[in-house]
Amino acid sequence: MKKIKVLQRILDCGVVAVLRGDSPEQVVEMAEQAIAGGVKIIEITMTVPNALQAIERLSRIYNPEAPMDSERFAVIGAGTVLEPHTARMAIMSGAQFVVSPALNEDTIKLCNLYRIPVMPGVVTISDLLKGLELGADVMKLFPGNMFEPSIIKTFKGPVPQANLMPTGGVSVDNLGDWIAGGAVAVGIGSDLTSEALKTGDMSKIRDKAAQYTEAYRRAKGY
Ligand SMILES: O=C(O)C(=O)C[C@H](O)[C@H](O)COP(=O)(O)O
Repeated sequence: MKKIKVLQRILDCGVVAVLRGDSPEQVVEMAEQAIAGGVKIIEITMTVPNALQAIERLSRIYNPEAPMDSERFAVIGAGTVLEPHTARMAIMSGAQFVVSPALNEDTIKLCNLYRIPVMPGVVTISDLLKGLELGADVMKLFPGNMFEPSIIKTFKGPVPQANLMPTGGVSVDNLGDWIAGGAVAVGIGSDLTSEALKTGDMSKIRDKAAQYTEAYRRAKGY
């Protein structure tokens, strides 16, 4: 799928599930629950043992080109990508986008070579400018919980062309503040999955995802 279309779908959906677990089977189940709850942009983190198997499996089940309201629609990507070798393997396994906790120049270049949207982690204006120079379209503001949502406006003062996706500490309660503050999307991790992992009841991810879907709709005024 063309890079511009993948990016458009990520931005249209606006909520990215950052999934961390103990096995590919577990994160596939987490992803299925998140998707059933309406969170259809799925980031499988590379800290999951054999994470690429989960990307392969999910890429066979879901279609990023399906209509956005269809059950088959979801966009599967890779997270916690620290260097270009992992990025390449994730792309070969079917990852439609790559997310990194930091800004690694070679990872961005590799993703650009294959025309895969890449979202490097940024903390400072210098990181942000470097990311833009290297051609990253969306920057992950990480750790988002180091900041208040007003940081987006502060960053966009001198760099209005920046697209920022806060990740880390995002919750159902503060999602609206981030979106109102100018974030183009948000990444959600532990808050989506912690209850399910604690209780073993994976359907709690679907319920939580539905809350995020609703909070995002409200924030956008849909
Ligand atoms: O590995 C990455 O690239 C990350 O995205 C780091 C964190 O797992 C997310 O930032 C989720 O943070 P929480 O929502 O606070 O759990």
